[in-house]
Amino acid sequence: MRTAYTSEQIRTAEHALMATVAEGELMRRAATGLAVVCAGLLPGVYGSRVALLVGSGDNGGDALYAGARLARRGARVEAILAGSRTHEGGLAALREAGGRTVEPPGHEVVERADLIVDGLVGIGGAGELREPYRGLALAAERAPGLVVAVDVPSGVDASSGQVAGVAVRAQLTVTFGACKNGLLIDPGKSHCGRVELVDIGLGPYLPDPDVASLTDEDVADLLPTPEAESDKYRRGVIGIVAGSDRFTGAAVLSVGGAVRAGAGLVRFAGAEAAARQVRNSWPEAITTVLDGPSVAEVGRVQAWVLGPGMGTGPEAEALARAVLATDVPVLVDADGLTLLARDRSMLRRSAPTVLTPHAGELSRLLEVPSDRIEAARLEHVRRAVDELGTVVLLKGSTTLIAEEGRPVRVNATGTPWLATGGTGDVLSGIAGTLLAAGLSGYDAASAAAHLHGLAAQAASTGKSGGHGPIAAMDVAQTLPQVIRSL
Ligand SMILES: NC(=O)C1=CN([C@@H]2O[C@H](COP(=O)(O)OP(=O)(O)OC[C@H]3O[C@@H](n4cnc5c(N)ncnc54)[C@H](O)[C@@H]3O)[C@@H](O)[C@H]2O)[C@@H](O)CC1
Ligand SMILES: [K+]
Repeated sequence: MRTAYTSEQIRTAEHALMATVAEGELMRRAATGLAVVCAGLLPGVYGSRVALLVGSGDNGGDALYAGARLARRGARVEAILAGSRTHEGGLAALREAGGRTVEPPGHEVVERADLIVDGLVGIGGAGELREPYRGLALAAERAPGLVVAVDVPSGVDASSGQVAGVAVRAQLTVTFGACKNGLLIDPGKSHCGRVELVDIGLGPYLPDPDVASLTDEDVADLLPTPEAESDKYRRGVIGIVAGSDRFTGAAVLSVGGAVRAGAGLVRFAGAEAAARQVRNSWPEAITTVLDGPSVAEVGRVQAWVLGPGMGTGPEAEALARAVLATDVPVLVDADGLTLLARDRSMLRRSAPTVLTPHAGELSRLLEVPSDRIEAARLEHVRRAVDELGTVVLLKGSTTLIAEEGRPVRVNATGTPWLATGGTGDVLSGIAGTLLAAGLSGYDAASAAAHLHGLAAQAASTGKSGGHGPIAAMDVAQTLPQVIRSL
């Protein structure tokens, strides 16, 4: 499990650790780690040009001490002192090592640097970057040199990943003590480049994480493996209500996700045209053509998937009510979410419910514009859990999975090639399968997102390591291979 924390949590842990070590020791550890990483990025330290963007706080102090180390190894280090004040110890160390200081704006220094070290703000940053920081962040983005962010790219909110205005775009972020939420969640994540963690001894002082991310090993541990005495019922029977006479593809893809994720049995229920397509594509599934708003004739299932392509008319609504009235876990996706947005009282039920919206669907459920959700994903996935009382998986550039009282899980797998029609339907089938197998909604949703992303990565990667387009069905078809190699 990878873990991440808010700025507040990091500060509290740092205070506790600081009380046990000599003054300045933590900054020494941080700056040493930073200097080692920076040196490793340069073809040679001696003679290389390094620009330090130095803010008024300790983030600037880290940059100055690291710059002093590089200067002692022969780098030509120039520090742009952008803050109203400057870390005194760091400044003295840099000067003593032969580094030069420059008054802002200093853009020409940024322009000619091989390496730009962003020490404007770290976990103490709040709100939009002010001048001259903002201009320096933009100059760094235009400049040809490599950009290394100290602790957090300046302008990225460390606790949430939100970016108000401009933020530094780094190729590498060197973070201290523990990972911050903002390095894992977009838009912040997309500003970080690669993230390297420098250990400063914070581990024993860290609380329960605010955010966590499953690894392959975690997911392998969560996945059920059939035993000798398992039959299809024990492995999990999933019911899928999806598709319509007009839309049949979503049904085929959702069933495909379930079949290929290892469901013991898939029972599909829907309109005639959708059932026919499902039978043609997946003879493994048992199909029932529904002629009314009841799922009683479908047979026992251990979990339902409700929604992909089912439509939003009165018949679909009645069917959604029938599925949600059952006493087994239900995963609601796509059209099912649109129906729920019209009448949230359908969520009052005894068994667990998992919702899998993208920002647009969540926007209808919460009545918040979807661009605000995209900009503040962590805040809104939590709000959704609060207001709706379910497990919520918010899809998007970073998929988040939230449940009351647990760390928000950030999905760490996937590829931009996954942003294509029908992949969400496949995800619903995978997550529903894991729900039917007995995983909690939180675990089922997070493990499904992980597998879905891995399958997409594998499907889009060629033998020579290049990447290319995928179709949703490729994701489903690649699942067994991905599960085998976990
Ligand atoms: N506390 C510790 O024990 C350690 C802290 N370390 C470093 O210290 C950093 C935190 O230092 P600080 O608490 O001094 O805070 P920061 O250096 O992150 O930033 C605070 C300063 O930035 C200014 N500022 C905040 N938002 C701004 C904005 N939007 N535009 C312009 N200026 C803005 C504030 O007025 C304040 O002067 C960490 O990120 C890390 O780099 C490391 O040295 C490791 C040890
Ligand atoms: K920074």
